[in-house]
Amino acid sequence: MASAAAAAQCFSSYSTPATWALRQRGGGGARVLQFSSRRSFCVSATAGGFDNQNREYVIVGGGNAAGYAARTFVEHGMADGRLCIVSKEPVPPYERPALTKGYLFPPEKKPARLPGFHTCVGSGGQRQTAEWYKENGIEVLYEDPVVAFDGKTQTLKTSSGKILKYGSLIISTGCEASRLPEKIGGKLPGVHYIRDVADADALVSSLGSAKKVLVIGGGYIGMEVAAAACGWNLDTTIVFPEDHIMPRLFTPSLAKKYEDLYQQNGVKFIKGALIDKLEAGSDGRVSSALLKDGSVVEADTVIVGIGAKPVVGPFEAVGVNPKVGGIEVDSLFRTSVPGIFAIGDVAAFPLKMYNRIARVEHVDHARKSAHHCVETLLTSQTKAYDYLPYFYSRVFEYEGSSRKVWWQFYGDNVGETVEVGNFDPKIATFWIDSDSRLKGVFLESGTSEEFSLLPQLAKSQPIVDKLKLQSATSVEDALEIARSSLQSVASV
Ligand SMILES: Cc1cc2nc3c(=O)[nH]c(=O)nc-3n(C[C@H](O)[C@H](O)[C@H](O)COP(=O)(O)OP(=O)(O)OC[C@H]3O[C@@H](n4cnc5c(N)ncnc54)[C@H](O)[C@@H]3O)c2cc1C
Ligand SMILES: NC(=O)c1ccc[n+]([C@@H]2O[C@H](COP(=O)([O-])OP(=O)(O)OC[C@H]3O[C@@H](n4cnc5c(N)ncnc54)[C@H](O)[C@@H]3O)[C@@H](O)[C@H]2O)c1
Ligand SMILES: O=C1O[C@H]([C@@H](O)CO)C(O)=C1O
Repeated sequence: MASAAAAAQCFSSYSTPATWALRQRGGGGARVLQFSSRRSFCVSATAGGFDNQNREYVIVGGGNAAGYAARTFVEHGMADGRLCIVSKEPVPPYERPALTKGYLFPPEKKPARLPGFHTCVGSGGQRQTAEWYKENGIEVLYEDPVVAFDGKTQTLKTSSGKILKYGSLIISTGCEASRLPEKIGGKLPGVHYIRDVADADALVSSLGSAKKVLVIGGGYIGMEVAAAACGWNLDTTIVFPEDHIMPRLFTPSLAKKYEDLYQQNGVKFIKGALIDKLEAGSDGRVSSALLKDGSVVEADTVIVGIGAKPVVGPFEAVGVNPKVGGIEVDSLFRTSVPGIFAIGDVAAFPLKMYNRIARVEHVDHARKSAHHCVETLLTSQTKAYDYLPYFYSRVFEYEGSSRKVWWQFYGDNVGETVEVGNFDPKIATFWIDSDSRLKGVFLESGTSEEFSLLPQLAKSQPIVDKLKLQSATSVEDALEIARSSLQSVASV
């Protein structure tokens, strides 16, 4: 280890490795080297640590994408003494999805805890603990978020006052939870948001003494946290403005099936409703929610899951996409500023197969964008990122649950739908456009072989016989009909 760390190197900050001028210098001692020109950047480091302001590669944000990016740096032998991760959190990158799944199991049902789910275990990779970063010569600055950025001088300032000069910069600041305004009770004790481990710990602590739980928002967080509350046998209500849950993805009919299942587990729904105010009891803790229609819902614990916003600050000057928010990048994750990249939730990237700019707030993209970006940075790869959207959720997974729920979706949820099955135990939904092309496919409780068919279908978008699909007698039958339509693509 630390061979690179023992040397000083010069390289072009704006170029890809093909044009790098990497120079080893003798002496091995720590020296701060001069910048020879605007375009070249020098770093000096000693074995065991970085000793000056200069960093060759800096990743800002220590979340899901950062963990996978670090792995790719290591795979290329380019991490040791060269890579610095600046993190707001006190722990190394972890698989954020666990926070509303295994993390929220009640204490007697073996909840997931760190270091169990550090990246990259969620995709079957190595568990990268704090030790792993040390062993691989990666500097991680914990609990020291970047607060200022100067693109001209290529410097970052952290909250503790550190000034870091970077050669190449990867922005992976992710999203933050949208909040209810303080003036309507959005900050009362007992009101929770969930984005990081500290948030999840606070929620677990509230669930331990909760009696009535109110979940605000019927999206991913709402569905996952409401199901988790069932595991604690808590009186649980979900309130949201739309007429069905998961409006971003589910059709009304698919949503109804999940709503029925939640109701069988005792969850109550209040649809088409907005919060007017969260009220505090005499102890100052949240005690109820007043809805816009004047009705009142009692609750001692409130979880707000009303969406997330990309964290672009302090990098606004790099270029924010006006439509979808986030830092705009090209198909190689390069921003408009040479040497600066953005990945994960915060990146507004060309979603090639649908010819639109998108931000994807799901972990599969965080992992793949990180890998693709670092490959681009470290090799001569120029292949455009060609992402197939993939979302999933798992709920009611805790031991003793009467029914585990596990669904996956691939593609685009556009066009008309055909739906088959009703938790028997499977459900499948197919999205088909006006040219009879299969655009998106959803499957609940498939086998691994069935799940593996979904990306093939969504990627190749075969022409399907809608009437035949509608006449399918089971989910298995429908999947076979869809599978056979792949031959039409193969034969074109
Ligand atoms: C509770 C929860 C459950 C989820 N479950 C699923 C799921 O089941 N399936 C799925 O596909 N997706 C899921 N997601 C979404 C998935 O976790 C995200 O898409 C993924 O984490 C994005 O990775 P990222 O690195 O872009 O952002 P993040 O993982 O959010 O990491 C960003 C990091 O940057 C840090 N940061 C922000 N600003 C600064 C700064 N100025 N300086 C330094 N650090 C900074 C943040 O503190 C954070 O650590 C879930 C998200 C949440 C919140
Ligand atoms: N399985 C997964 O992929 C998964 C799981 C958890 C979280 N996440 C990610 O975490 C982030 C946050 O998730 P989320 O569930 O908060 O977002 P979401 O966008 O999935 O759902 C937000 C929900 O809140 C509702 N809403 C919006 N404004 C509201 C308001 N003022 N009052 C009441 N309801 C309101 C929306 O209509 C929607 O139903 C997202 O990026 C999401 O992708 C993903
Ligand atoms: O992708 C994921 O990673 C975590 C967990 O599998 C890590 O062990 C989780 O719950 C996911 O859905």
